[in-house]
Amino acid sequence: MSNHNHIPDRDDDIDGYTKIDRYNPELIDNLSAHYLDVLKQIGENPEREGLLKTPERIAKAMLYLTHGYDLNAKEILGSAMFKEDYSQMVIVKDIEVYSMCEHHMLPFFGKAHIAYIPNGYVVGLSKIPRIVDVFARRLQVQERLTNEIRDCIQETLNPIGVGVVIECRHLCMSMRGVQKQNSVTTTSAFTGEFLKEKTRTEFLNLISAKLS
Ligand SMILES: Nc1nc2c(ncn2[C@@H]2O[C@H](COP(=O)(O)OP(=O)(O)OP(=O)(O)O)[C@@H](O)[C@H]2O)c(=O)[nH]1
Ligand SMILES: [Zn+2]
Repeated sequence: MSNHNHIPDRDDDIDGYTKIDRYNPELIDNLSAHYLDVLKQIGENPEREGLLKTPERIAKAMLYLTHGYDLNAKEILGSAMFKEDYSQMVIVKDIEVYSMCEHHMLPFFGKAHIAYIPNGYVVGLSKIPRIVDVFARRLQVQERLTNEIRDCIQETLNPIGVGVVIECRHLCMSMRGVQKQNSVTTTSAFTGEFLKEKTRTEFLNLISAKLS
């Protein structure tokens, strides 16, 4: 498949970048067998009607939720770089993030705000949310997710600077464990010009500004 604009609407649907191997039937069968066992071990009856297809559904969902392992962020970003004489800050904000913490395999989710200052090249705007997904759709900690996005943009586009801010709620902190329902974790990572206070302040002001 080569339609890069296609958004998968099912777990086993393949977008233009995901390797078809990820959803191969043998892997789905293997994973399903493990999840069948998990259902038994947690005290469920996998034979009851509502659970008959559940092991396979979980297998497909997990493969989807971790499909970032099959994607190459630098390749995606590098596939849409355009020479352009624009030297102000470019910001893509409020990008939805869905990831899973590597400690509990529970979701964390929220928003990413990403900026860069071009150095002769701009990148196709959609590629920025795409690389967020490449790194988010795997087992993560929020700090590493933030740094990986920053490094990918810096190393591929070579801009004058990159700024990344991510704000997320972690289900492992709300539905279990410390059970704090409203805490939000903010992480940030910067390079180049964004290490200077003036640029960083402009970025932070622009991402907190509301569209009227
Ligand atoms: N730094 C960081 N920590 C995370 C992230 N996601 C989850 N954690 C934390 O990982 C830690 C794992 O700590 P442990 O003490 O080994 O695990 P636990 O016994 O389940 O801890 P509690 O969650 O406090 O019940 C917890 O403090 C989680 O809040 C993340 O993205 N970044
Ligand atoms: Zn966790």
